[in-house]
Amino acid sequence: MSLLETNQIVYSKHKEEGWLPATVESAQEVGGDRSAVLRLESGDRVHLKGLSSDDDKWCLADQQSLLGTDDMVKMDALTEGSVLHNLRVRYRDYTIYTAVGSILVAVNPYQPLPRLYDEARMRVYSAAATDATPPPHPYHLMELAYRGLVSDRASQSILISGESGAGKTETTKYLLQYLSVRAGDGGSGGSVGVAEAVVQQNPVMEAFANAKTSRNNNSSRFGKYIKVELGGEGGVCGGHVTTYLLEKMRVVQQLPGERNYHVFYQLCAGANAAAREELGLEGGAESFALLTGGGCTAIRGVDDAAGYRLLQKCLGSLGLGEEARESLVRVLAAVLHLGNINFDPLEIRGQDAGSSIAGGLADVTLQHAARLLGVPPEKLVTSLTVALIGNAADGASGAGGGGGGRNSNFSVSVPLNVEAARAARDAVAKAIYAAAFSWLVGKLTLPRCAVCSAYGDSSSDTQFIGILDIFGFEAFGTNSLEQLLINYANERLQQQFNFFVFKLEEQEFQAEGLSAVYVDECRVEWTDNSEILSLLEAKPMGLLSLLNEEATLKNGTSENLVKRYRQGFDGAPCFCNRMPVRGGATLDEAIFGVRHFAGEVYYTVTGFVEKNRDAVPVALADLVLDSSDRFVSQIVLYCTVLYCARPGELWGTTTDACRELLPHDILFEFVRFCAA
Ligand SMILES: Nc1ncnc2c1ncn2[C@@H]1O[C@H](COP(=O)(O)OP(=O)(O)OP(=O)(O)O)[C@@H](O)[C@H]1O
Repeated sequence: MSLLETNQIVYSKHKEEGWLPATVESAQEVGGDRSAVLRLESGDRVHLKGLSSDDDKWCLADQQSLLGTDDMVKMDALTEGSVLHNLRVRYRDYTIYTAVGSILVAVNPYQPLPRLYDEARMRVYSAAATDATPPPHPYHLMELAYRGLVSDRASQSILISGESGAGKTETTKYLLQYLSVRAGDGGSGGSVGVAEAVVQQNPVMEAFANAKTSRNNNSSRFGKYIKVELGGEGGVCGGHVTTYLLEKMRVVQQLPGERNYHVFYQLCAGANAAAREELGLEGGAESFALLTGGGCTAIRGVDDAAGYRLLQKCLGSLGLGEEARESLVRVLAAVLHLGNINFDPLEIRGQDAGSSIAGGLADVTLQHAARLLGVPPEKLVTSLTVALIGNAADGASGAGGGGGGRNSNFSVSVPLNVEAARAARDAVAKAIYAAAFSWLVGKLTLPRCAVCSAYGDSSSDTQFIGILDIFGFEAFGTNSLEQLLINYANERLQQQFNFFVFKLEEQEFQAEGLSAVYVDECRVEWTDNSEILSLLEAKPMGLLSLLNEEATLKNGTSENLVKRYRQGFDGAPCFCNRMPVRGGATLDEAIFGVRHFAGEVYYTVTGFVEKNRDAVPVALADLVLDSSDRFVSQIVLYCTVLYCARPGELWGTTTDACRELLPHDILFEFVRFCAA
């Protein structure tokens, strides 16, 4: 039998279009050498030579995919060409949602689509008969989750996955919007409902934790897991939002074309004249080093001043009083001024003697930073330019106290050179911002159901619907530790997906004597990513373990780390040790690659160890804890700086935070959702 048959419809690989339908015009086999001529719809011909059965130049075309089917489980030939062409055909009519059984695939339209998310559309899904299959839509997904919860009294989770800019956060909003209406979540006594409150939190969360990246003007730089708790009658009774892994580095560094967090630009554009004067913002966003690193302060079509007004309104309606809001913006302005502090090298009698603040004690930006942080300027100067080393510097600040009061045994003051002083400045700016964000998230906590609060989530009377919206897989021109952790999280999610969609199925098939998973007699191919995960998380010899270990070594460096990677993983199937060649030039020694499930990514190891330590110099941590501004000391005490001031506990924080990303209850509920 010939490999291809004349007049057969197949998909032909295309450089720009991915896959295009084509008719086999002729196919032949001469002396074991197979060739074919395919005719595309445009009339162009593709000549294929030396064909084999696992050829990547063509693939089988499913008949239904040629016209577009709403559920790809119905396809006989579930090939890459069929899947992609099916999505393309539907997208031509702006049909952006397609089902694959209980999975919903969304194609980002990058434009508002009329009547796709209105109340009439909601009614279609809430009124649909149990055995009906209405068009694929996030509302349908939520309806299934809701019905599953009500009928089985079982919690449900929806996992949203996709690369940066794919539309995860937008989809989360539609899911919540539907649940809010469906579960009659109207709140009580004039208060907003839980799902509605989550929607109202969005502008706040987005202002503080979203930013313009090269992929997405409003990219979430954190992960969130939203739990909406429902009582016996299926009505919303509480909720909870957990956030993960805010990208702190962005506060002090942005890639070309990217911005810092929206809130800074909103504040600069939206604060009134009196506030601008009080906060020292008269020069606007352009006057701050932390806001201009990416060379971009405005986003076309985005009104930052309007964003600021909306933010203030949302903060107010979520219960944050005027005083708290003012304190919050003072902290933001303080971070901006901290970022403008510069250092000069200091020499005493021709000898390197550390660094000094450019402009000295009278420097306006130093004065602003000190005033807004509620610390004496001269102490800020000392803490930025001198490090304390010794027992006293290694201990933690007294918990619950306002800092100070250390039981010092001994400490030595070491002057910091310009580079180290900049690092100290950046560390405290990041820590203060992260502390403000964590504090804010804590403040925005939703009303919790009394039963869930009292008994955790194990109560049999109350179930929840969980929505996990995390950062998508990332592969930029330059990738750092943030990308490695984000991609690690996505590998873990992919593993869950593989396990419950394919592996369990495969075990069942094997028990029945079949060697692979088949859908309607069509063999389903899938790639197991456990080797990649083992490369990342194996103990003691995984990429993350070695990173944690290197960070605990006094002389640990990122240069040393990459050497250990190269030696330790040479020849490992998912590790790229070779120098990849791009445009003829070999890449830097500091780069290593990982073959992720979604593709190969090269990481620049520079700064890995420092980022993982994430240490704030003790003197600076103490200083802000001692702030005369109650709000500053409160938020700092609340979380990050206090935590960061304990080197022994700190190491490994970043990776541990990532590991926490998938607490068991999410996985457990995701399993149940997939299995249902
Ligand atoms: N269903 C949709 N309809 C219209 N526009 C959409 C839709 N989904 C996404 N978009 C557009 O795409 C942009 C990016 O979407 P979104 O922020 O949800 O991506 P994401 O996957 O969450 O990205 P990241 O991982 O970077 O946070 C949105 O700002 C919006 O303009």
